[in-house]
Amino acid sequence: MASVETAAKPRGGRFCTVCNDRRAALKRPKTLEQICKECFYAVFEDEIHRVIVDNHLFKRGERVAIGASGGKDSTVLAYVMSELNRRHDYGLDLFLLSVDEGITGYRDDSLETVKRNEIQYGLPLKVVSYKDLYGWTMDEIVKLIGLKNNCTFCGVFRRQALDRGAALLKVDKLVTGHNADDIAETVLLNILRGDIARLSRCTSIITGEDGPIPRCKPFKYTYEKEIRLDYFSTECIYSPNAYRGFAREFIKDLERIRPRAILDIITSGEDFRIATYTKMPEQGNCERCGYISSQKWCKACVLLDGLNRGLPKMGISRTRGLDNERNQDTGGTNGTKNLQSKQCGSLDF
Ligand SMILES: Nc1ncnc2c1ncn2[C@@H]1O[C@H](COP(=O)(O)OP(=O)(O)OP(=O)(O)O)[C@@H](O)[C@H]1O
Repeated sequence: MASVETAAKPRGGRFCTVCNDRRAALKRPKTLEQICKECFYAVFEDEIHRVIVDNHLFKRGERVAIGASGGKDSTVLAYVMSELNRRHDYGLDLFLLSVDEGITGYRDDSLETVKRNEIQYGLPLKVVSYKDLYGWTMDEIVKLIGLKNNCTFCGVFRRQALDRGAALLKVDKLVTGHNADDIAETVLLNILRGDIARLSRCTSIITGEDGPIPRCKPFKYTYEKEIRLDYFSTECIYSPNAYRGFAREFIKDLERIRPRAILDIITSGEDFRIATYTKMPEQGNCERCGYISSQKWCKACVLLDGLNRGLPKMGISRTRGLDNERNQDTGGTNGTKNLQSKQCGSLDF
C-alpha cells in the first residue's frame, strides 16, 4: 500500500504537510508549514470560519457591511465573507461599503477594484465620500495642510464616514480587513503612546458594541503575508506616518526572527489589565453632530471646524488644550483626562 502511494506522488520537492499528496508550493508564514496551494486556501478559509464561529461574530439574518477599500485585505475579506456565507449558510445579507476620501490616483483606482468585486461577488455597493459628508476631499485638505498631519484628518473622517455609510445601509455590523500585523502594530503604538483607553480595546475582535454600529475583525489572527500572497499592494500616496511606519518595520523584523511574535504581541495586548485607578474617558455624544464622543465636540467636528476657519492645524494633537479652550468658551467643564485624542485616527478601529 505504502509503495503504491509513493509511486503515485510527484518526484522531487517536499510534499504538502496537510494532504501529503501534492508537492508543497509555499511555506506558511504563520506556522512555517510546507503546504500545497489547494490546502493553503482550504486551511486559510477554514481558520477564518473558526474565528467567526468561535467568537460568535454574526447572527443569522444580520445585515453586514464589508468595509471595502479596494486594497488587498478588504478585497480578500469580501471574497472570504461571501464564500463562507454561502458555504456554511450563515444567512447574512452582505454589502460592500466604500469611503471615497477624494485622493486622486489612489482611491479612484482602488474604487474600480471595489466595483469589480461588486459584480464578481454579487454584493451591493454603497460609496460615501468625504466631499459629500464634510465638504472637503483629502486632495483639498493636503493642499491646505501639507503631508505632515493629513493622516489624522483621514483616519478620523474615515471612521465616522464608515459609521454613517453603515447607518445608511441599515446594517447590524461592519467588518473590516484589519489583520494580525495591524493589531500587533496598534498594541505596540498604544503602549508607546501611553494610550490606555485604546490599548484596552484595540485587541477586541468586536468593538463599538456601545456605539452606533459594532465592528468586527475576522482577520484578527490572520497574517498579512498570507492575505497578500495572491494580491497586489496599494499604498496611500499621502501616507507619511513615520511613527506607525517604524512600528510596522519593527514588527516585520521580529517576525523574521520569530514568526510567532505577531500573535504573541496580540496575546500580550489581550492580557493587559487596566489599573482600577486609571480614569477612562466617559462616552457621550458630540454636541454638534451627535456622533459618539468623550468630548463636547467629536474629533471630526474639531478638525472640520479648523479647516472651515482656515486654521487646519487647530485640532491636531493639541485636542486637550483645545477642548479646555472650548470648554472655557462655552463655560463647560471637562474634568476627565483625555486619553482618546491622540494623533493618528487609524489607531482606533
Ligand atoms: N476607504 C475605505 N473604504 C472602506 N473601508 C475602508 C477604507 N479604508 C479602510 N477601510 C477598512 O479598514 C481596513 C483597514 O484599512 P487600512 O487602511 O488600515 O488598511 P490596509 O491594511 O491597507 O487594508 P486594505 O488592504 O483593505 O486597504 C480595511 O481592510 C477596510 O476594511
